[in-house]
Amino acid sequence: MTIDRVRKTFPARGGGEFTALDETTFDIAAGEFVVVVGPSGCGKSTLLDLLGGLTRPTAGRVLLDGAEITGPALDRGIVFQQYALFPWRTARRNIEFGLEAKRVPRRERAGIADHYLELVRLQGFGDHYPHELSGGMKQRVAIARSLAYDPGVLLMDEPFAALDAQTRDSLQDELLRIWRETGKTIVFITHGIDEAVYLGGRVAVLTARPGRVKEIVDIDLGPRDATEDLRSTPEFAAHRHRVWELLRDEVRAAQRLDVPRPREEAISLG
Ligand SMILES: Nc1ncnc2c1ncn2[C@@H]1O[C@H](COP(=O)(O)OP(=O)(O)OP(=O)(O)O)[C@@H](O)[C@H]1O
Repeated sequence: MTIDRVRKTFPARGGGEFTALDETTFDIAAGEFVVVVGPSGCGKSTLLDLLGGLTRPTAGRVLLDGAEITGPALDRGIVFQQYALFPWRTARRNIEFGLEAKRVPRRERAGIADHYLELVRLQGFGDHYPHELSGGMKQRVAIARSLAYDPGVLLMDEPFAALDAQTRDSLQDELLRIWRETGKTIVFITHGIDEAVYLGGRVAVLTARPGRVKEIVDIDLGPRDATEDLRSTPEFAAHRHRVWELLRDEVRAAQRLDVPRPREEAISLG
């Protein structure tokens, strides 16, 4: 995927326009796991929406395999923070949803749903409705639903933010396993520095609004099975510190943006 000098503005309240992203340029290789972090409001979700084709850039281009993205399509799956499952469909029927859109025959759909229920370790829960599942299980169904129609790219907008710490840790491991097994390209947004370093092959740090890529940090933690507790290694701490440093300056800049400026008349009245 190529994000080429993308600018995105929105109409501002009270007239004029508001720039969410500006001159954002970024290449993502096929099969890569990229994590995007940045201060609140810097345009992370806007960037993901552009990759998903849910919105169009004001200027610049977003390309997938050399072709410009002009709308949503089944070559990209999206997983949001809130499960966005259909409450009236069972887990299995939620997973089959995209396959119905692709007109996959019923028997084939059932086989694919079985495969993905197993991949996210929910065998035996296919006939449960969303309200009968825990938050972590619902998010697994959402991931399975996105994977089932076999998109090359998985776009994830803070998918684990609403979960408790233990469920989040175990879903992070599940996601890494699924990524290794399926070879998908994953673009993952998070507020968590630990989560970013744990998951990402590269971590892109965005600047305060308007967002652009400040720096891309390569994460090299060696073989994952070399240690039980990767998060406690000095390498992990060093990467976490680097991302934290980059982010700290941008969070400060974002906070300055949020402080209302003194009004001109107040200054002149002195
Ligand atoms: N449809 C819209 N209309 C107007 N402004 C918008 C719209 N969507 C986003 N924005 C503004 O663009 C900026 C970037 O929003 P975005 O949601 O992409 O940020 P973010 O980095 O994902 O934030 P957070 O980390 O808090 O989730 C915000 O200031 C937001 O208010």
